[in-house]
Amino acid sequence: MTTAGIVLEGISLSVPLYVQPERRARSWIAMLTGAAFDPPRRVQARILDDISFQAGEGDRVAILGRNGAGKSTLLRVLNGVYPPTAGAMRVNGSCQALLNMSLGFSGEATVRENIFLRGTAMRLKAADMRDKIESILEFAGLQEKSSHRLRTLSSGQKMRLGFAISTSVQHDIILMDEWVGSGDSDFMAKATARMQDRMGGSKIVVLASHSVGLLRDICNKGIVLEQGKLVYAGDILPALQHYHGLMSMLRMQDPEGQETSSAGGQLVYGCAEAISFEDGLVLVRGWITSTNGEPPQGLALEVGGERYQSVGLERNKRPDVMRHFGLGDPQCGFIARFEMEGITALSELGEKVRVLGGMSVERPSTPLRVAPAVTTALKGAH
Ligand SMILES: Nc1ncnc2c1ncn2[C@@H]1O[C@H](COP(=O)(O)OP(=O)(O)OP(=O)(O)O)[C@@H](O)[C@H]1O
Repeated sequence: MTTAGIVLEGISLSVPLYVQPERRARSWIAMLTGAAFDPPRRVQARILDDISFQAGEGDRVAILGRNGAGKSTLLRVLNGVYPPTAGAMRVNGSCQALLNMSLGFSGEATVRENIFLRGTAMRLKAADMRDKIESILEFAGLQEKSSHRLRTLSSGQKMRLGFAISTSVQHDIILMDEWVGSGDSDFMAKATARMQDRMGGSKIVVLASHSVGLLRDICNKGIVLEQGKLVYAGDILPALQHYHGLMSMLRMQDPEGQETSSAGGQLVYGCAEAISFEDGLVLVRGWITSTNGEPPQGLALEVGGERYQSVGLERNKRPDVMRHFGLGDPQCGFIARFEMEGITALSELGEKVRVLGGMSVERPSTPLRVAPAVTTALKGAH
């Protein structure tokens, strides 16, 4: 039996880029001449620079960094999609990458044929794939569609098929990029259970995500990337602190970027821990903070696609959360009240409830994690 392990020593990756020199034409003729005789210049861009780290059996490694820091690229290097242009890399053990759910699919082939195609891309034997076909179709809920062409499937159905094939086999190492499911709630519940099972059964997990809470819950190690360079590698708590520090430094340098990023929903995180119905209002309790430690002001509840802004946001001290995440915001706890016309009991909310947070009151857009207690309360209410 192989001992799973990952060793990266001074890995760099340079890629050719074609950059179009800026055109400053004063007339249409000059612009056309420029387009014809001013071709793009080829330059080398170093998108990963001298990365070293190790992971052994039992390690769950978080890759942290802002947009464009190089997280997905590093996962692709680990998966062998991009051979590094410098440095040495050893990956021992079978590797499953959940990076691109539609990898190896052909729109013209049938669903059944695509299962074989994807299996080949995953280096699985045809005989092994044949045994798995029925269970894959069943997991994806596509038995009826097995002989339909893939291009006739909806994007959600394709995602389900890709997920069902990718996770049909247990591997030693799982490489995962930000996994945002787009299936319906029944499929998401099944998919989450399978992911937990696969992650539990694999020897090493490497996970890139902006969801700090998720990384804190799953990972024991963390690496922080900035502009393709490794700025920290070690235990998860110091790695998260490093990431918070880096983000707040970057935001101080670029206060305008702060608004854009928070509007983009990357910098707010937290958890909705409990939900109840009291005195005609829906109450959500939990905690919320931002990567620079400033208290987010916006909270909303999304029920069946409708958004409700909070009508009262009370803050409270959460030393337990501060200790757990190494946060500097003592008032990160909250109780948010929502007035929802026509709702007289929790049972009328349904199960598709999201809690959204944001820096400004007007546009909360980042989904908070929803604790199992909330899901159970909503389910139990039916
Ligand atoms: N094949 C490529 N050719 C040129 N540049 C690339 C290529 N792949 C990635 N890049 C660049 O490398 C940088 C890192 O990209 P990457 O997708 O790894 O970032 P990331 O940290 O995963 O970002 P995000 O959080 O937004 O997903 C970006 O600036 C991107 O434009």
